[in-house]
Amino acid sequence: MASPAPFAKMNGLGNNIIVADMRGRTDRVLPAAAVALAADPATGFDQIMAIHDPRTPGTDHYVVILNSDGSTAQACGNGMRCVVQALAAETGRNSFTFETVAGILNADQHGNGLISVDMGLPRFGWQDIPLAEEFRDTRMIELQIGPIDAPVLHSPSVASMGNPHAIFWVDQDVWSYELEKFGPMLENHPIFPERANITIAQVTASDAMTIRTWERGAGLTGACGSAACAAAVSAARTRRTGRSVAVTVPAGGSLTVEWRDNDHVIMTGPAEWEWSGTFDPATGQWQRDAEDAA
Ligand SMILES: N[C@H](CCC[C@H](N)C(=O)O)C(=O)O
Repeated sequence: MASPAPFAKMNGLGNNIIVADMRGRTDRVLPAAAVALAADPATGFDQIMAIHDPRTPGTDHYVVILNSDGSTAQACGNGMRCVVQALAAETGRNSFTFETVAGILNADQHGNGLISVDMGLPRFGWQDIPLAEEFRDTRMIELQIGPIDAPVLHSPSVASMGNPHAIFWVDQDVWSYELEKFGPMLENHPIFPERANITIAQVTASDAMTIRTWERGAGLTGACGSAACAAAVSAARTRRTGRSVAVTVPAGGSLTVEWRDNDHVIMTGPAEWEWSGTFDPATGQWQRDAEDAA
């Protein structure tokens, strides 16, 4: 059995996150451990953010992101805020540079406790997302759900925030759509060779929208930061909103997404610590710390 690693159960606006402290170790959180932790109601999570020692000079940490099905994700905005909150509480620092499989990013905790993550540059090319084939528009007119002459969902915007996203624009309340039914079909549609995060979005003002997301590898979640960013940039790009948008997420509350003139997407929101423990990164066997156990 591997030696236990500390973890914190946290959430980013209702996105259930485990922050695992893998610093000073050479092992990884194995997919089997993620699946075991996800299956246990006490530790059920959407993403594990594993903090490793830095790989590149000038960065503070290398962060590996795992979904609840054990797959790896390139980006997780809400999880990054949790990582910042945990490290800020430990070190008193409020500014960090991380490396993920998708690249290097900066994040800051503000005086009011909110955290901003620079999610980098969005990409819209079909190979970047990736899609299985080229598409002509800013939307994928080929993809629809429901009857051909009266589709329930159709013509999504597609974008990469490091990870693949499709955003379906809807006029009605986002809760009136059966995302739990359509989500798995769309996530695994052959047009998405690496699967995709599926979002339905209702624009409610030139600076506001409400979203629900079916996450690749995690299913319905209380919030998805990278989806909020993908939806915000896609809305601005198609002139549905301006470049600064408050995105309301299913768990309630909202993220602020700002698409700056330098093309960087800055996402700002809260992160919350719940409890801490230790776990075996190979098996997922875990124990809650005594100090805060009930
Ligand atoms: N919850 C995350 C997204 C996880 C991404 C993941 N589901 C994938 O791309 O596979 C967020 O806040 O951005």
